[in-house]
Amino acid sequence: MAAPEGREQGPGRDARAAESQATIGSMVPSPMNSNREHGDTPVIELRDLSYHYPSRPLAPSLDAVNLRIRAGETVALVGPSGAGKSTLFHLLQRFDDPQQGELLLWGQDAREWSLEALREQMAIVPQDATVFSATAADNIRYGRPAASDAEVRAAARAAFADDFLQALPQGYDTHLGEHGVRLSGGQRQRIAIARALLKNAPILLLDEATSALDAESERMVQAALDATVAQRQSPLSGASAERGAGAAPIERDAGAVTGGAAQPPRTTLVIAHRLATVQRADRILVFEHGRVVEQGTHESLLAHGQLYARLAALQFTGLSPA
Ligand SMILES: Nc1ncnc2c1ncn2[C@@H]1O[C@H](COP(=O)(O)OP(=O)(O)OP(=O)(O)O)[C@@H](O)[C@H]1O
Repeated sequence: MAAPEGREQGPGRDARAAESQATIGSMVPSPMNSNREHGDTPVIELRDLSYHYPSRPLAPSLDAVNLRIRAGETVALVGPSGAGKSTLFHLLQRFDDPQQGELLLWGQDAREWSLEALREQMAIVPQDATVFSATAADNIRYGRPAASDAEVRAAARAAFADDFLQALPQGYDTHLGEHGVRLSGGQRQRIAIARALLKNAPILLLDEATSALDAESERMVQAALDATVAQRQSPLSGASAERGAGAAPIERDAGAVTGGAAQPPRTTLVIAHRLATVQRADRILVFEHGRVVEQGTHESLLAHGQLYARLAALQFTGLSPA
């Protein structure tokens, strides 16, 4: 089973109990089949969902949230610190289950999915990416163990990691991690992006780094994230025209990265800190105190003149669009 990278490892007690009763993987609807059968079924749906962490029973981190995210949407999550953005990622990966309401994936309650099948549908790029004690190639291949060397290289190129990996003492065979070469934060994040691109899952969860990266790394990570967000569909699915202007590097390599398999449109959720990301998003959800208090595009939310407009003035000042 793919071990997702997150703040906590493993499901909570409720999630484990649910998993033991869960539908077996083969009975779980595949995203492609579900979309075909139920054209407008949201990929992700929250119905009156409330959640508190076990240690804080009186403080809901998500409070009666209703949300529908369609296949192929790119949705930016913004809001003050502690507003509940990461908690949504926590529940999507089923580290725990909500105490009230429902979380549905392709119309099916998340509790009915096997953990393995559910996590197969998601690729995660966390803020603080993990590098395993393994070769650089195997660190990327972790995203899809059956991937060929050429696919690993293509993913690395798309994530702007190829140059620095080639420059390592043994190139892609260089051992990384605890007993190997240590990478910078920006390099680690590009490895995580390459891993996620290689996995090419229908749902992509990105947490943009807030920590300071050196200028070159920052530029590379931003370019890699932009390419990732822009890669909405595999080239084989015939929607290349929908991809954004920043898609060029990934378009060049996407066929090799995906192994040529046709994929459903990718749905991307990104905890956003950059102006370029929110401008590119189809929809921005503004979180405050565990609720979605505003949603819309960058322009519509600025015009609304409420929390988003205040956050934008503070958070995005000085950052220029890609
Ligand atoms: N592991 C945890 N145990 C207990 N409470 C938590 C835990 N993680 C988050 N919280 C609390 O849940 C609330 C929502 O936090 P969350 O991390 O989802 O916010 P966020 O919007 O992602 O903030 P940030 O932008 O700072 O990451 C906060 O009150 C936070 O203190």
